[in-house]
Amino acid sequence: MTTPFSFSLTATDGGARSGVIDTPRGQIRTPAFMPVGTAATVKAMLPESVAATGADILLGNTYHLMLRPGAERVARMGGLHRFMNWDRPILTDSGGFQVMSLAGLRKLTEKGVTFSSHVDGSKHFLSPETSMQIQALLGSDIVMAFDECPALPATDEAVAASMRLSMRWAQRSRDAFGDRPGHALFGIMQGGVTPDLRAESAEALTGIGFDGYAVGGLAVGEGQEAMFGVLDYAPGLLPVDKPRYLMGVGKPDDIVGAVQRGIDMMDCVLPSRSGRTGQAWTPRGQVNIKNARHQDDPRPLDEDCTCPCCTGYSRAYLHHVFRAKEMISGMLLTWHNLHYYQQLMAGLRDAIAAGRLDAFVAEFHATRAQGDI
Ligand SMILES: CNc1nc2c(CC[C@H]3O[C@@H](OC)[C@@H]4OC(C)(C)O[C@@H]43)c3nc(N)[nH]c(=O)c3cc2[nH]1
Ligand SMILES: [Zn+2]
Repeated sequence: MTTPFSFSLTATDGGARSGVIDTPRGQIRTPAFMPVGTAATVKAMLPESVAATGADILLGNTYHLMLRPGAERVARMGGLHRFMNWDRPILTDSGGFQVMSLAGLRKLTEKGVTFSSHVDGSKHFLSPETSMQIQALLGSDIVMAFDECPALPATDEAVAASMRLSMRWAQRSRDAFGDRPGHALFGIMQGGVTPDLRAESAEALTGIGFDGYAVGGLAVGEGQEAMFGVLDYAPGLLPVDKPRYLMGVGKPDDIVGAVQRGIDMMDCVLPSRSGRTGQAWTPRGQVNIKNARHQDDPRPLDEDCTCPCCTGYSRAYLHHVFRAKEMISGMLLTWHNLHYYQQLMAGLRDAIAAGRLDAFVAEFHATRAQGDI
């Protein structure tokens, strides 16, 4: 008997919640940060290293994997978990967002999107039905509905039309997903930064019924103030007993603000992508390790960090291997950044459980204000 997918809230503190998502492949402690493993790998990390940072779940993607190596091939290899040697939960995005941001030559109709691959120019078609098929072939535990995320700036009419298309696609995603015990289907709220459209989207999704709800259409260049403006009311429009997933977020202070506003799950390429470029995230803010000031600095990135980068290496060494373009540079900084993000999530979870989130957030901002020493 597989564990059914379930979410239980353990504590609330203001608008914030802490909880646990139970899945057949293990528990996800919320608020959760999900490292991004776009092409079946969290870049520069072994799966066991990702697990060692404290990640309970990682992200995969329909768009990238359908193009290369192909969803059927992944299925023949035993599914994405086996293929990438990660036996914990995986959430896959549905592909629509990536088609609009990566693919060339696209044609969008009510039916779906035809596009040419950014890998080899081959022709492909994505729709709610094909996206559900691909995510089933991949075997992900949490499946995202197929949606359209409008590019900004967009007129209210364009945002409304796009949201309504996404709601029709949400119903088709639900119908095509069928009944898959132990697997979850999340709907994605759209509606830009317009309260009436966000409310219409929330009502449509709740009426269809999903195992979790994402707040989509944000972190697309609107800026933190506008994003928080939506998060001040949008999560509250969603069912209180289901996980709320804010897609594509974000910087540490975005994450803290989103958790304060009732978000339970987030994903972002930032810690891994910036790690590869020499940007380290610490409680005191960002450190660009390629800056000459680190050349003779024997101290670790962060004296209080227990990750392999900070317990084994000096800033001088990290500066050197980045300058020398050595592969270990991206490995160490990615590990540190993912470790720091998971430490931040653990701190948020503990603070909510102890009813001292405000104090935690005040300390978070005060430490960053000191800047890097
Ligand atoms: C960065 N800002 C941002 N990302 C968004 C995403 C994609 C999130 C996925 O895209 C990648 O991040 C760019 C990540 O790596 C994979 C594995 C592809 O999954 C993550 C969205 N996805 C869908 N379906 N709908 C949305 O409204 C939406 C909004 C977003 N805003
Ligand atoms: Zn560290």
